[in-house]
Amino acid sequence: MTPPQEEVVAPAAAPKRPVGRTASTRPSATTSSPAATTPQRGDAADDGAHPVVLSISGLVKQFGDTVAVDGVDLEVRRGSFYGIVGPNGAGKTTTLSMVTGLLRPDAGSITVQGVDVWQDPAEAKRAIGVLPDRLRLFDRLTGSQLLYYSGVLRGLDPATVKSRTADLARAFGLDDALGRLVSDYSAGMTKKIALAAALIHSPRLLILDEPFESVDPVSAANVIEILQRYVANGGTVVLSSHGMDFIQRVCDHVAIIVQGKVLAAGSVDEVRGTGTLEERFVELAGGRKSAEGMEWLHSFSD
Ligand SMILES: Nc1ncnc2c1ncn2[C@@H]1O[C@H](COP(=O)(O)OP(=O)(O)OP(=O)(O)O)[C@@H](O)[C@H]1O
Repeated sequence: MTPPQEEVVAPAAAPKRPVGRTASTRPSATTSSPAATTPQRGDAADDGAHPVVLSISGLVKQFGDTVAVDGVDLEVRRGSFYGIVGPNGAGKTTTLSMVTGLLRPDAGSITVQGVDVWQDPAEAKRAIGVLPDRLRLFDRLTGSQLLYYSGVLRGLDPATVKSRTADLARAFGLDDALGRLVSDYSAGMTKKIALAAALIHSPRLLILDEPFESVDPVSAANVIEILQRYVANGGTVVLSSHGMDFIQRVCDHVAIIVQGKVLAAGSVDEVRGTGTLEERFVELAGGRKSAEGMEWLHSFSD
């Protein structure tokens, strides 16, 4: 992917209010392809216990001749663990970059808790914690300095930042690394410190682009448990991933994006139907490619 073009930093944190987990997220009722046969849940749009936290409508983004995002509609309700999947180049990162205010859409609208991300970015971003795909961190800071900066920038007082930093470092297994420069971290450690920075202000909505890439299985399990508890207490997670097993196991809702369009969206069970999510994904993404014509690879250069 290509790095986002525009960046804005949110100034303050939203208070956390514990609310029970829902199974009633209603993603886009209309999808932008004939392949969108997935039934949608019929829960009311004004479900008071689980209001819509994120609403995406008619989102479009084009880069030259490439239509990266082609009319995406999605709704995510409070307490959802929402997975976004799609083949390489499908438009996931472009969509999430527009949702988080990092990339300006060509058309469409995005609201977070009813606030338009592009009309009132500062207000919308108070509610969002972001793990961007291409990490742009201040990596000449130590881990501890980065978390301090992230927390104070979000309006937390230093004592709160200090205590949350200790909690996050313990949870992510970064205690021993906090005093080292982030530029010296491994890929997985960098991902984890960036995730910690996204969490520190206890946002209402977490947008995580491929959060488990390069993260070891034990750390991933810890992070998943943290996210599950966050969701169980009223937080909302939207993440992109290529891990179908993970999405099927952990997420309650999923959208499959192919060539910039949502081809299926709904609860994981609705989308996968009678097969696995991976089978549904392969079906919608156009099936496997043939390895024929690659015989030269077995000729070996020596
Ligand atoms: N800044 C940019 N300039 C030109 N083309 C871009 C830019 N950003 C993304 N694209 C193109 O838009 C399309 C969607 O890219 P995007 O990064 O959103 O896909 P993705 O679903 O996140 O892919 P992956 O799973 O590989 O990360 C691709 O064709 C990509 O080349």
